[in-house]
Amino acid sequence: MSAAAADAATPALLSVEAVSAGYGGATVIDGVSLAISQGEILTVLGKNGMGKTTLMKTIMGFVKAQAGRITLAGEEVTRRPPHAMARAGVAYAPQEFTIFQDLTVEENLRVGVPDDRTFAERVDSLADVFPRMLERLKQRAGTLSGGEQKMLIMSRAVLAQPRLMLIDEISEGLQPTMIDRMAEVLRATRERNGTAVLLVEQHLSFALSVADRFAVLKLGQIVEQGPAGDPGAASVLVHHLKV
Ligand SMILES: Nc1ncnc2c1ncn2[C@@H]1O[C@H](COP(=O)(O)OP(=O)(O)OP(=O)(O)O)[C@@H](O)[C@H]1O
Repeated sequence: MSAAAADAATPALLSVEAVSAGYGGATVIDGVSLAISQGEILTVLGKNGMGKTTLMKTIMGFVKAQAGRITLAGEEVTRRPPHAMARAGVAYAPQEFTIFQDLTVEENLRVGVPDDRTFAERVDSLADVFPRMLERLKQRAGTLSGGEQKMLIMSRAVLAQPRLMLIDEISEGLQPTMIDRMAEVLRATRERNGTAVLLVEQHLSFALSVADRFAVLKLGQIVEQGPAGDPGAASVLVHHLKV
């Protein structure tokens, strides 16, 4: 079999085919199609309110698709509930702060792994990623700074060693040094575990620095796609993201 034929025979890790979804009777994302291969980072960019979060919530099962089909490694997962998506190896880092404020850092991290043994095996891997989390395992999560809370959200997703991470605007409100750190973590996680990433962003330079490909979502539809390394990508994207 030629390499091209082998590629065609291997299903994408995530495939979103003509998916529409929204709230009540309203459609917010309208016939969206995209695919992500194992270990690939795709960034979906778009201005506020274009449907980026709705797309992620539809993949994760928080919002039920009105039409279309979603597959994970060739298996249909359309309208599967979020816990089933998590068990299938999809980790979701939402835009909102979703940590348990009254629990410790360690207790928050344990939520992301199936059992104590797995936690014990994996926790030290955070030393390469976010060593500060290891120093603060016993600290109450609510006392962390905003940037540290985002680190905790990412650490929890990384510890799950997912096949696919859905990450919603992780760079929002972060200092530039922390944004660089997030980029390193995403690259390292992909290298180490072959994790694929769907990265929803408005921060253009961060998104292009980590992604292999980009897609632009405008009023619920994909209007542009391409390789993130294309010399013209940034100017095309600035055009779509300008207010
Ligand atoms: N729970 C909801 N109920 C009703 N409408 C909603 C709900 N959540 C989002 N919307 C609407 O869906 C549209 C798309 O919102 P969405 O959050 O998906 O966009 P976004 O591109 O992620 O924007 P942002 O960057 O501001 O998060 C908006 O018009 C928004 O008002």
